[in-house]
Amino acid sequence: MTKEKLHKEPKTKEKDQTPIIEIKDLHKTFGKDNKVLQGVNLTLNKGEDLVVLGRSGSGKSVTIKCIVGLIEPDKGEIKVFDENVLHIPKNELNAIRVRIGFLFQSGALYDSMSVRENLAFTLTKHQRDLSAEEIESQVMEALESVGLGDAVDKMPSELSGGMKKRIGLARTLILKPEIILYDEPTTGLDTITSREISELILDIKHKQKTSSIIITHDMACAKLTADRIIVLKDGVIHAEGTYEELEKDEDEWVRSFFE
Ligand SMILES: Nc1ncnc2c1ncn2[C@@H]1O[C@H](COP(=O)(O)OP(=O)(O)OP(=O)(O)O)[C@@H](O)[C@H]1O
Repeated sequence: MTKEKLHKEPKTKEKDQTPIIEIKDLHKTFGKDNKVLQGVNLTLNKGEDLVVLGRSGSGKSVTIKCIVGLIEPDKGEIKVFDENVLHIPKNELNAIRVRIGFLFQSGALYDSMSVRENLAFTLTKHQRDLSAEEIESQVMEALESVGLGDAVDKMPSELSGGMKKRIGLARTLILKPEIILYDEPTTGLDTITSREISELILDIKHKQKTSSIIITHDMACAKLTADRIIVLKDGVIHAEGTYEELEKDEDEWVRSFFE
């Protein structure tokens, strides 16, 4: 339902309502007048998968980049794990960042490295004192959690698009994040592979107890993964609700995403 018409908290499939990310009144303008975010308010609750919808260029990626400090907002507040991340020293921000996994739209692997080396590289960048056995066991655990244990010796050029996405996800999971930010995880994949990735996102949430923000244009992905959906328009959250609520929203513009 549209924000103006919200009389009560939207229903969610999850019961836990402890906020893990809280964004208040976020503003970001690029250049002189590209006002992308004009007062975004958003809460991600613990254990929740929150889907963000919005037309191209509506500021979905900018919003999640602000969360991890890749873009600095002009105004507003962002709390992650109850810490105000916009005004804390770099070392404290880094300690929070390692608890957040970010699966980029173009989550490219290093072409010259095998799958094992790609994952080990990420792991050892963050945890320097691991033995070779520990590295191997964590690499395998991450690969097995995306169903690709047997791809460990492959080079990226030998992988399909769907496999690359899974390996990218394994690379995110190897750091055992509590929050995962997915930026268009199924883009460029066929319907069946997209569904497999969406199912994997759901599986990760249940098995690893992660909380996630998922930016997507893929409504099948939204339907499968979303506990709650928010829709960005004109720099603010225009509508919020479950998939079932929003697909029959009174606002035609909101409904148009579901057709
Ligand atoms: N680093 C940047 N410098 C300047 N402008 C930027 C930057 N990042 C994003 N923008 C602008 O902000 C606007 C929103 O971009 P954003 O990537 O958040 O859109 P989006 O909603 O994620 O779109 P899409 O669905 O196409 O990925 C666009 O006009 C974009 O050009």
